[in-house]
Amino acid sequence: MDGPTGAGDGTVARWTAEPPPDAVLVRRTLDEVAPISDTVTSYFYALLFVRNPDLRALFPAAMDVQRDLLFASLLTVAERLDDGPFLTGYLGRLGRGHRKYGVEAAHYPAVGEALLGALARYAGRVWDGKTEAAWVRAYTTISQTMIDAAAEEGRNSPARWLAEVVAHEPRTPDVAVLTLRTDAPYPFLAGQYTTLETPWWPRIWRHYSLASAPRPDGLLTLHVKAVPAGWVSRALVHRARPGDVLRLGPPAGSMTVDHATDAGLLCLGGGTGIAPIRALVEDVAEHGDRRRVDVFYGARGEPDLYDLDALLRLQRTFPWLSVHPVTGARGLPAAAGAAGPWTGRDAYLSGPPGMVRQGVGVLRGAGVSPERIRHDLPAERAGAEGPSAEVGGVHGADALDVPVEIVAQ
Ligand SMILES: NC(=O)C1=CN([C@@H]2O[C@H](COP(=O)(O)OP(=O)(O)OC[C@H]3O[C@@H](n4cnc5c(N)ncnc54)[C@H](O)[C@@H]3O)[C@@H](O)[C@H]2O)C=CC1
Repeated sequence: MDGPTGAGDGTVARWTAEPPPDAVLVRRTLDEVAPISDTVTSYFYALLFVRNPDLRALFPAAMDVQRDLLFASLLTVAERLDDGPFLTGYLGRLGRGHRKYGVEAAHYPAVGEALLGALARYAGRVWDGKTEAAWVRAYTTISQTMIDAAAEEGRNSPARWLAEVVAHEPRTPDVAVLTLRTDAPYPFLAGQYTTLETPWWPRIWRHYSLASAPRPDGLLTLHVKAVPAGWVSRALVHRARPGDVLRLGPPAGSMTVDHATDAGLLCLGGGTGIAPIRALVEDVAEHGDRRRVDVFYGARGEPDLYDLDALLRLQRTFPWLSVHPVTGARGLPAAAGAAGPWTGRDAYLSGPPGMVRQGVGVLRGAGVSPERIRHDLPAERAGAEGPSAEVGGVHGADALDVPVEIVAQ
């Protein structure tokens, strides 16, 4: 088969020709090493650090998650090696994301050499001159795309910001609200998230949503829940105090309000997932819009609805806002669906992955168009068929975001 196919019903045609040889060779190498990916990535890092000891300081002390991310990211890129627009977008985001780690253009050749060294050793059965040449070309494209995107962003934006904790407010035994003051203006849109590193866990970065719209005083707010094995979240909730200084990467995420439409908003926030929803509500208020906004706020029990008072205050101020608290372990999507239909709304979901996954299905059943549903999980974790307006992820591991970005807590 050597041409595009289409269902003849307006669906997008897919090119089913054989992919170019480089993509075939790269995928074949990865198929060969997939069963021993742990061994290959360990060897890769060993080579990298033995040959370039100075690079070790860019990576976290514990490398276990890092190993999985590296291989997952290679697979993702290899799968789409013949999809230029995807690679440009994805790798560009990745290159920009690396700036905060202190990664520089000069580091990329060393990584490429270690990668090829590890593949040559463990993909021996399929490794030959042509395969090596294909990998050199692929890695050159990958690294140059990342380097270019980082350089372009570097012309206008710092790689990272220092953020002093100016208030630390415990809201439940596990949840704290932190207010931060950055050393330079932090340009973000309501609904976006930041990536942060604490002084207690160097080089461990986590994502947190910004819990208020941009404020005239420039302060930022985060909602953090301490989870049992969460080093960073436990430190932020139980240890951080005013005066402590964190580091932030640039804002990211596309779960933002579309001000070009006057469609109403339907928002589902589960647990600390309410943080970006609160920012979206403030954003609508600041634009003076009169769009209907319904917020379904779910938590396990009433004491866990730690931000309800603030939302109810907003509801008293703004007649277009309705806040619907929902308690119980899993009831949030069903409660929102039962209050539908929600035809014509822009929907926003934020919270545990299971809630988002279930919520997407429920909202589609309640009349929300799939392209109007935005959430903070990568498409593969959302598990929804069909498109979602949000790509990339807030609180999921981003397979391509190396050195390390893992589940926020
Ligand atoms: N801190 C932040 O800035 C943000 C956090 N998040 C994510 O939000 C989550 C918050 O966790 P917790 O506060 O412990 O929430 P949680 O586990 O207590 O759940 C909150 C509510 O969501 C619903 N829910 C949970 N799991 C569900 C499921 N499988 N099916 C249907 N409904 C379900 C329930 O109504 C539940 O009461 C974390 O996964 C976090 O990564 C998301 C965005 C921002």
